[in-house]
Amino acid sequence: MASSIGSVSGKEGTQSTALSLTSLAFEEVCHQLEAFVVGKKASASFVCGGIIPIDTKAVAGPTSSQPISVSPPLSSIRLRNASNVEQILLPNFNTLSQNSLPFRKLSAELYNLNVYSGPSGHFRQHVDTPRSQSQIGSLVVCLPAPFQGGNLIVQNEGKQVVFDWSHQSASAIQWAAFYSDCGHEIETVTEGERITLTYNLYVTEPVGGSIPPSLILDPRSLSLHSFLRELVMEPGFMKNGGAFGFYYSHAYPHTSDEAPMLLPRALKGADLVLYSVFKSLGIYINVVPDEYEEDDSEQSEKEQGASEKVRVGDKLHSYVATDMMTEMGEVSTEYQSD
Ligand SMILES: O=C(O)CCC(=O)C(=O)O
Ligand SMILES: [Fe+2]
Repeated sequence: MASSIGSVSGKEGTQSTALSLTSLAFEEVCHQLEAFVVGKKASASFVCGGIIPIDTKAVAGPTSSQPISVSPPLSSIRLRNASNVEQILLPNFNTLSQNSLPFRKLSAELYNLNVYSGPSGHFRQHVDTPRSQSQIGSLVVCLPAPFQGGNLIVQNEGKQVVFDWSHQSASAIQWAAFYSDCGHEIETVTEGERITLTYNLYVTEPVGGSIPPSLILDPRSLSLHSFLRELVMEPGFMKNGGAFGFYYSHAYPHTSDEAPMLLPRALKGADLVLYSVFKSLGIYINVVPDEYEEDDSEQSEKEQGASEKVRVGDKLHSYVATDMMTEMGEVSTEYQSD
């Protein structure tokens, strides 16, 4: 898990803004900022999925001695869907000259073959264990075999997406990909066999080639960008410098000292939006782990469900200098307009 610190030094703005920030209390600014962040999150995707009809003529009949084959073969399914999954789960943001976020690609590694059989096969709500710091999600590919029930339900921060693959289970390959910190479950398979392959999705840096421009988003097109730009241009805004701190919206498997270096490339959804916007504005941003301390008190156990023990979210908190900030010295990068 992580939090990020964006730090700005004061600079007299040259442009008048409709929003008179000097008259706003800092708290109010935080509220507005929070609304933008939450707004982004509302549209941020945490899951995607699709369907690949199979060529039924290519499936061998019951009398054939040929092994059953599907078209297209599984290896190409992975490739054909990789760019869709990448765009949704791993968008690349152009952070211009401030870019320290390398362009990223997804790679998938086969992890498991699962068979859930009727009348009672199911998998209770769980979160997949990340296998490495670069794992950002899971991909589930449902193979063609008839079954009833067995919905896959993926959840993230109170939202859920249901994949009902039963209707086309005999005639299509269906898939879903989601971030690693999403809870998910498989409802009871009432009939037939539900067969899936699960892949771990990792972030990699492309070797050689570059990402096509169409796959790169410009953070300057986001409303958060113009809001923040006006904010930092306002004369007198944080004249003596200062810092914004955000808890991240997703959980990340990072606790090591290398987290500030490794974390940016694994950022997801709203966290990535925030990071890219700060970056593109030339605001110093530091990503640091927010170490979770377990509270064993009975009171706390009663009040918190197991899934709520981890502090992840969009709440704004007062700024507290951490050891890491102290070690790094005072950080202040002057804001530069473009
Ligand atoms: O089969 C599925 O739909 C998902 C399986 C799963 O969640 C897992 O293997 O962790
Ligand atoms: Fe799972």
